[in-house]
Amino acid sequence: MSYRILVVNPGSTSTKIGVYEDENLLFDKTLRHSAEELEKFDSIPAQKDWRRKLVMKALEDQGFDVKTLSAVSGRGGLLAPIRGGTYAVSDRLVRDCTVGVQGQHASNLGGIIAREIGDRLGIPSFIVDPVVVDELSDVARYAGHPLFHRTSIFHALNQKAVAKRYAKEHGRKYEDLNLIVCHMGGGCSIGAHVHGSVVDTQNALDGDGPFSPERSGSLPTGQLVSLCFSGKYTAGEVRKMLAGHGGLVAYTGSNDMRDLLKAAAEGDKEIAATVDAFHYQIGKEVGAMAAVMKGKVDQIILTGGIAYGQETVDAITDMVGWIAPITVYPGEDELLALAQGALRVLNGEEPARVY
Ligand SMILES: Nc1ncnc2c1ncn2[C@@H]1O[C@H](COP(=O)(O)OP(=O)(O)OP(=O)(O)O)[C@@H](O)[C@H]1O
Ligand SMILES: CCCC(=O)O
Repeated sequence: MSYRILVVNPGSTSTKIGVYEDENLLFDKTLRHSAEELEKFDSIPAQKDWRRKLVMKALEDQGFDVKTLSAVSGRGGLLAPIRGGTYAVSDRLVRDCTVGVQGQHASNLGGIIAREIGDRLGIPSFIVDPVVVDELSDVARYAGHPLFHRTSIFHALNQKAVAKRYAKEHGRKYEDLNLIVCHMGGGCSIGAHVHGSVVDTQNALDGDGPFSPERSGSLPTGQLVSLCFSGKYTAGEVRKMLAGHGGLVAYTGSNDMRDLLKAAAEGDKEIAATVDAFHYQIGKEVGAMAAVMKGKVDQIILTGGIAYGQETVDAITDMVGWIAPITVYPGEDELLALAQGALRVLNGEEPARVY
C-alpha cells in the first residue's frame, strides 16, 4: 500500500510544501512571503489562516486532488522539550504551538496548519522532530549556576534525518551508532547522537555553541553582562546581536558563506580570518562531542548549506578528521524528512508519539 503525504515547512519568509507518494516527491513549491505581506500580522500565530489558504491554493493551482492525501506532516516548533520522533497533532500540541511555550518561531505554524488541513480532509496530522527535541543526558543540563540550565534547541529534523540516512546506507541501525552531526546553515548546531539519542547539543537559537552566519553563539558572559547594563542597548537590540545580527554577518556584513569564501580566496585577510574562526569554533565543538562519546565515534557527518563548501569541509576535516571518518551530506532535505516521519507511523514502523 502506498501513501500520499502533504508536508508543510513554514519558515520566517517562506512556506515550503511538498507532496510525496511514499518517499517519492510528486511536486514541491516554495511560497515566498514578502516583508509587506508579513507586516500585516502582529504575531506568528495570526498568520495561520493566511498561510493555510496559500498552501491549499498552491495545491489547487497544481491541479492536485487533495482527497487522495493520506496524511499531513508539519515542521514542529518551540513546544515544551520532547523526545525525538513523530507526534500526532493533539489539541494540547496546537495550544502550545499557538502560545509558543518556548518562544515564537515560524515553525510553530507547522503543527497548527497540518492539523487544520488534516481535520478538514479527515486524515491524520503529524509533526516530526521539532527544534525542541530534548534527549540531553542529565549531566549535560548543568549550566554552572542553579538559576540556569542548558537547553536543547537544534536542527533536530535534519540532524536525525541525515543520521538515519547514514545508518541505512551502511546497513546499520541508528540506535547502534555513535554519530556527531554538524548542521551548518543560517544557524549551526552540533549534536552527539549516542545510540539514537542526542545526549548533548546546543540551544542554537539563543546564544549557545559556535557562531553561525547570523548568530553569535556563546559570548563571554562577563562582557555580555557589562554590555547589557551599559544603558547603551535595549534588550531587543542585545537579542538581535545573539540571533539575526550576530556571527558572520556582524563581522563581515554578509551571511552568505559563498561570498565570504570567495572574498577570502581573493585575498581579503580580515574575511579569511573570520572564516577561519568559524571553522575553528565548529571543529572545537565537534571535538567536545567526541569527548562526550569518550572517543567512541563511528562517524562525523557534515550537513546544511555550508557543507557544500569544499574549503569548509577541508578545514573541519583538518581539525577533527583524526577523531573519526567524515561523511558529507550537503544541504538539508527537511521536506523528505517530514514525509519519512509520517510514513514510519503509517507503515507501522513506529507508533505516533503523544505530546
Ligand atoms: N555552495 C556553497 N558553498 C558554501 N556555502 C554555501 C553554499 N551554498 C549555500 N551555502 C551557505 O549555506 C548557508 C545557508 O544554509 P541553509 O540554506 O542550510 O540555511 P537555512 O535553511 O536558511 O538556515 P538553517 O539551516 O539554520 O535552518 C548560507 O550561508 C549559504 O551561503
Ligand atoms: C535552532 C534550530 C532552528 C533554526 O535555526 O531556526
